[in-house]
Amino acid sequence: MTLLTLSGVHRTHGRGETAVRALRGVDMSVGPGELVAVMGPSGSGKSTLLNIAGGLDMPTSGEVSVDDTPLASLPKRALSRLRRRSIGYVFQNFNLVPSLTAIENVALPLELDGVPVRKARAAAAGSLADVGVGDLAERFPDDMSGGQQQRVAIARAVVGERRLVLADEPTGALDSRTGESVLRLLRARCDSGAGGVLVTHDARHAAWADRVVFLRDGRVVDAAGPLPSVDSLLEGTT
Ligand SMILES: Nc1ncnc2c1ncn2[C@@H]1O[C@H](COP(=O)(O)OP(=O)(O)OP(=O)(O)O)[C@@H](O)[C@H]1O
Repeated sequence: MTLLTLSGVHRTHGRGETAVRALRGVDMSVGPGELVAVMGPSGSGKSTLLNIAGGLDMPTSGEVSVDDTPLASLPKRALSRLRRRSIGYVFQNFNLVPSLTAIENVALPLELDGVPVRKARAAAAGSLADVGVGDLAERFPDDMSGGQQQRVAIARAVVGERRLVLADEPTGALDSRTGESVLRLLRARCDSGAGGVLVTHDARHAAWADRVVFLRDGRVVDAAGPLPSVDSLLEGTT
C-alpha cells in the first residue's frame, strides 16, 4: 500500500504568455513509515507539489492517489472528506484558529467530519498528550510559544485516522532547537506508521528523512537516500 503516489504530474499555473510550468512530470510515492524530504531552489515547485499531494490543487495532467484512491476520480464532497480524514497539514505559521483552545483546534477536523464532540475531544486529548502538550489543552494559541503551537498543529495533523502528513517548512518560524524537536516528532509519527512529506530548505532538516527528492524547474533532478546526519559528518563516520 502507498499513502501517496504522484505519476507524471504536470502543473501549469496561468495561461498563454504568462503561464508558468511549475511541475513537469513528477513521479513520487510515500509509503507507511516513510518520511520524504523535498528540497530545491525557490520557485522549483515544492509548494505546488505539496498542494497537489494534499488535493488542495489539481494537476494539469498526471495522476495523484492518496490511500490508493485517485483524487481525480472523486466528486468534490468525497475529495473534501478524504482530505479531512486522511491528510494532515503542518505549515510554517502554524495556522491554528486563534479563537479556539488547543484541544478545540485539534478536535476541529474530527468534528467537521461528524464525529461526536465528546469522542472528538477524547481523541484530541490523546493526540496532544502524544506530542507532549497534553497540559496545554485549554490554552489559546496566543498564550503559547511558537514551538508549543507547532506541536498542537502536529497533533491536529495526525488526529484520528490521518496517516499522510504534509509539512511545508514547519520549522521556519522556530529557533533551531525547537525546530529540531518538531522534526523529531514528525519522525516519530512516521516511525509509528504515518507517511510524511517535508518541504525544507535546510539539509540538516532533510537528514531526518528516509529519502530526499530534489526539484529543479519543476522536475525531480535527483532522488537520494537519507542525507548523512550532521553528527556523522562531523565524526567522519559516513
Ligand atoms: N498560483 C500561482 N499562479 C501563478 N504562478 C504560480 C502560482 N503558484 C506558484 N506559481 C509559480 O510556480 C513556480 C513554482 O512555485 P512554488 O511556490 O511551487 O515553488 P517553491 O519551490 O515552493 O518556492 P519557494 O521555495 O520560494 O516557496 C514559481 O515560478 C511560482 O512563481
